Amino acid sequence: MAKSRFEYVRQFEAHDTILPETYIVVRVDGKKFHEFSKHYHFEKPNDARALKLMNASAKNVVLKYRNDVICAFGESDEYSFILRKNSTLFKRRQDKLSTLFVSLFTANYVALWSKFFPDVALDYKNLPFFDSRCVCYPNLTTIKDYLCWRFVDTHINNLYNTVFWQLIVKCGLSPQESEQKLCGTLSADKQEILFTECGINYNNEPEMFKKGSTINNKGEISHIDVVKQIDALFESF
Ligand SMILES: Nc1nc2c(ncn2[C@@H]2O[C@H](COP(=O)(O)OP(=O)(O)OP(=O)(O)O)[C@@H](O)[C@H]2O)c(=O)[nH]1
Ligand SMILES: [Mg+2]
Repeated sequence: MAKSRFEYVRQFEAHDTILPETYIVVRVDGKKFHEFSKHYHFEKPNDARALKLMNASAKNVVLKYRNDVICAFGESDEYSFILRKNSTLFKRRQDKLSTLFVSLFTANYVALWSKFFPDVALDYKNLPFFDSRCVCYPNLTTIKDYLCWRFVDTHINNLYNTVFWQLIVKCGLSPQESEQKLCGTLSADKQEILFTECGINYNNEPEMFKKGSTINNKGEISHIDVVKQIDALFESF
């Protein structure tokens, strides 16, 4: 860059560097996907096309940075990318990590849209965009707990959403009635309501809906029980 008398303003640029030897999570999350999913008529509560599009976009991000990524986990409109603790990607600069991951993810989401929604055109007034953050976890216990947290969250949300929508679709309840019926119920109660009142065995629901999606650093997508497999996921990290 040419020298000029204005160059001193570069001193005002601050860069946050993430602590060395800590696991980094870059989590991207769809902006206002409540509205976005309505606009494009996503199926409720889960749209397999939309989830597969998220997975395909995340897979390309993982493959691009495969030497630094341990694995990625996604559900709904979010994806978490977990980086090795000794990663020096972008000199561990928080702004670079966060912005490059989210823009690569978004670019893939837009580029791959037509593959998963061949009959639905993206319109420029309703484009998908995502926020992103970096969080650092100081040791193996906390990074494992992070991943388990996202997995358990997937299960809790999916069970609730599945019963909530089936009570509306199959039993003709209003959204308010469905919400009231589920108020204060435990996981087992919800599964029972789903079985006896809607004729659906939760165990037979698609694995991707129940367990979210995990991508290893070879880009392989699976729908595993993250809590049960947590040690295996981090075995060589
Ligand atoms: N119908 C349908 N909606 C989905 C699906 N996946 C995600 N969504 C919607 O996306 C929302 C994601 O939740 P949030 O990220 O908390 O909400 P948001 O509207 O994106 O809001 P911000 O993230 O705060 O911008 C869900 O509440 C759903 O409304 C899907 O497969 N089908
Ligand atoms: Mg969102």
